[in-house]
Parts: sequence; structure tokens; C-alpha cells
Amino acid sequence: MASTVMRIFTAFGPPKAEKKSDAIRFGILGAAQIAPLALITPALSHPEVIIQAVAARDHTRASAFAKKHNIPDVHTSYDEILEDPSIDAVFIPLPNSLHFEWAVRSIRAGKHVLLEKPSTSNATEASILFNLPELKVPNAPILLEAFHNRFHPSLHKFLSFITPSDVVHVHTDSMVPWLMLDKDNIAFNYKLSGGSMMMLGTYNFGVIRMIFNDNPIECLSCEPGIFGDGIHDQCDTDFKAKFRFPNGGIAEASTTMRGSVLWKPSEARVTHREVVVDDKALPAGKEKVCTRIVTLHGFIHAFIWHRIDVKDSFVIRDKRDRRPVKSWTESKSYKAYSYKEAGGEFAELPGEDWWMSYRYQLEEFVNRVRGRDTQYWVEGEDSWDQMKMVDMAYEKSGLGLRPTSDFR
Ligand SMILES: NC(=O)C1=CN([C@@H]2O[C@H](COP(=O)(O)OP(=O)(O)OC[C@H]3O[C@@H](n4cnc5c(N)ncnc54)[C@H](OP(=O)(O)O)[C@@H]3O)[C@@H](O)[C@H]2O)C=CC1
Ligand SMILES: O=C1OC[C@@H](O)[C@H](O)[C@H]1O
Repeated sequence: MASTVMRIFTAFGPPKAEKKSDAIRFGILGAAQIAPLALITPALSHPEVIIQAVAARDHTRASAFAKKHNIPDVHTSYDEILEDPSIDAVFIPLPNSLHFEWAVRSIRAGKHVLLEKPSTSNATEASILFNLPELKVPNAPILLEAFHNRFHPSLHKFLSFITPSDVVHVHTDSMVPWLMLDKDNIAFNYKLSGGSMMMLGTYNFGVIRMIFNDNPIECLSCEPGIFGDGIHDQCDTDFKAKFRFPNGGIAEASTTMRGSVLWKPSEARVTHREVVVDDKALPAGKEKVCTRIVTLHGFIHAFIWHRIDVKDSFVIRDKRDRRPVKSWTESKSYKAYSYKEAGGEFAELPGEDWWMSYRYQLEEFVNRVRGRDTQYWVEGEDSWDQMKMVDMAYEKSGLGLRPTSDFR
């Protein structure tokens, strides 16, 4: 317990690294609520990252934000950050509807881009953004959808217990307590491309796509919940969706942004088909089969808490009539706050148990900018596929796609 408290305490107040003289200088577009968690805090412990500037629509607010977070420069507009030659990279934590425009503008200004999730409002925008000619030239800017949870060691440890082709069913759920978001939140504003699938469900969809290592063929059903007040009703406050994958497997996703006050960690539960297990000790005429269920509790905020449960249900049966002779289960639980703790193939990868998923993500972003190898990355095509899955669900829900920006 004491070590958990210490780990979380250090995650939010990490040791400050001495900055290298050629550190990457970030500008932040918007004094966003998420910026301290997603970038400013992780940057403290990174020797190659300096948060140099912030701009907000309201200069007084930007100045207060800069003072609070020790950011040296305050610019008067987002454009001014893009025009600043001392800025190497930008973080875009704007409402979803503005991701596309400001990512395109930033890339055209030659800045590397860390872009909040979801990458765009829909797949049309994603296809334009991730196929920009400016991204295909030598020394092109780096563009990353900030899918922080996908960089955490726990997710990779979890995936190491899964055989994608054998997955028959996936359950995922995630929630935000209702107290955390009022009706004015950008999450419930259609013009700003809000909705629970955009804000939270996208994590469920991302982890489902990683589990199958594939994209869904079809959204079988999608039932959204809405406020029903005639104002916010194009935005889902919660949803339940079902998808079919190319191997025949089914994935279910449910999310609520009106959850109970008691926070429940997100959960991804994966059921495999029954497979025959080689066992030389078995008498002729008998076979051993196994059905595996792997659960990751805490697939979004794994750095706070997570647990991976692996449950193998074995049966020894008669081959002729499939009559069970013996059955038993073997269960084991794991955690992986660092790659060292994940062990095995991961053991030598960098990180500390107090690194947040955002810190792991920043490590890889810097590696890419520096032209170094990355052990994990979310490619542009992956982000585009992700938005196709989001679109599939919105189409099925009857709420329709989130609006496409006019910006080109
Ligand atoms: N990675 C994560 O864990 C999380 C990611 N997110 C993502 O981050 C992004 C921002 O979320 P969050 O920080 O909660 O958002 P905020 O409500 O804090 O808004 C972000 C910024 O948007 C700017 N903005 C620009 N135009 C508008 C407008 N028309 N209406 C409202 N705001 C505007 C504001 O900038 P200004 O300061 O210039 O006024 C504001 O600071 C979203 O894309 C969301 O999906 C959200 C939560 C968690
Ligand atoms: O990105 C997010 O992660 C955590 C949630 O609390 C938040 O609403 C969401 O946008």
C-alpha cells in the first residue's frame, strides 16, 4: 500500500530532469484542462523536453496558466506559436472539432505534433490529415495521436497473453463519474465533435482493435444514451456497441460519462476459443483442451492502478465422445507498471514504475523526433482506422458522424 501511494505521488510530482541544451521546445495550443496531466507533468522528468510556450484565446488566462506551470512564453494566438521559430513541437489539446485544422496548420508550419485523441472528428478528416503530402517528405514533421494508454507496459503485457486469431469475444467497459463533467463540457457539444464515443469510447475501440490486431468488418448494434433535453441530443452521454471482426469474433464496448460517483476502472475481458493443448503424458484416446480468458482491469489509467488476470480452464476428455474426464482452472494475476516489471521480452525496455502512460508516450514521441528507434508507435494509418471504427458506430447509433471541418 505504501509503495502504491509513493508510486502515484511520484507520478504526479516526478523528479525534475536537467534539460539538455538541444531539448525539444513545445508550445501548447490552448490552456486546456488536460495539458498538465498529458504533457506538462511528464515533461518535468524528460531531459529532452521543455514546455516553452502556451497560447489561449484569452491572454489573461494564458498568462495565469503559464505562471502556474512555469511556462516561460505566453503567445497571443495559436498562430503566433506556429510562427515562433524557437518552437519545435506543438501539443494540441483543443476540442475534437479543432484537431484537424490545427494539426494541418502546425504540420504546414513545420512543427512536430502531439495531437490529443481522438485524432479528428471523423475518418474523412483523418484520411486527409494522415495522408498530407507534407508528412511524406524527407525529415517530415512527426505526427502522433496521443493515445497515451497504448504506450503503457501493462497493455503490452496483457496482449502477450492473447492470440488474436483465437479470440471469440471481447467485453470492454469504461466510465467517468457524472460529477466530473457538466453539460457545458466540450464532450457534450456536437459542433465541437463531442460524444462519449469520441471522448471515452475511443479507448475501448482502440484496445479492441489491438486485441484482434485487426479492424471490425461491421458494427452490429450501437445504442446511445442522450440527455434528452433538446439541446445536447446529438451527443451520446453513454453507449453500448457490438462489432464483428474478420475472424468471426465479437467485441462489445460500453461507456458512460454519467457514471456513479464511485470510479470503476475500465475493463477489457478477452475470451479465446477452446484449443487443443499438446500433452505427451496423456493416454491414447484422450485430449487436453484449454479455454483462456484474459482480463485487463484499468486499460485507460493503468498507471494509477491495473491488474491482468489470466484464467485457463482445462478439460481432459475422451476424443471419441468428448466426455470430460477431468477439469480444472489455473489462474494467475500480473501487473506491469514498468517494462522491467513486465519482464520477459520487455525486461530491458526503458521506464520507471512511476511513469504515467503519458510519460511513456512522450518518451517515444521524442525518440521519433530524434530519429531513434521506437519500440511502440501509433502509425497514421492506425489512427485513420480508429476513426473508421468510431464512424461505423456513430452511423449505426443514428446520431450521425461528427461534423467535418471546412478547413483545407
Ligand atoms: N489524454 C487524456 O487523458 C484526455 C484527453 N482529452 C482530450 O483533450 C482535448 C481537450 O480536452 P479538455 O482538456 O478536457 O478540454 P478543455 O475544456 O479544457 O478545452 C481545451 C481547450 O480548448 C480551447 N478551445 C478553443 N476553442 C474552443 C471553443 N470553441 N470552445 C471551447 N474550448 C475551446 C480552450 O482553449 P483556450 O485556452 O485557448 O481558451 C481550452 O483550453 C479533447 O480532445 C479530449 O478528447 C480530454 C481529457 C483527457
Ligand atoms: O481522454 C479521456 O480520458 C479520461 C476521461 O476521464 C476523459 O473524459 C477522457 O476524455
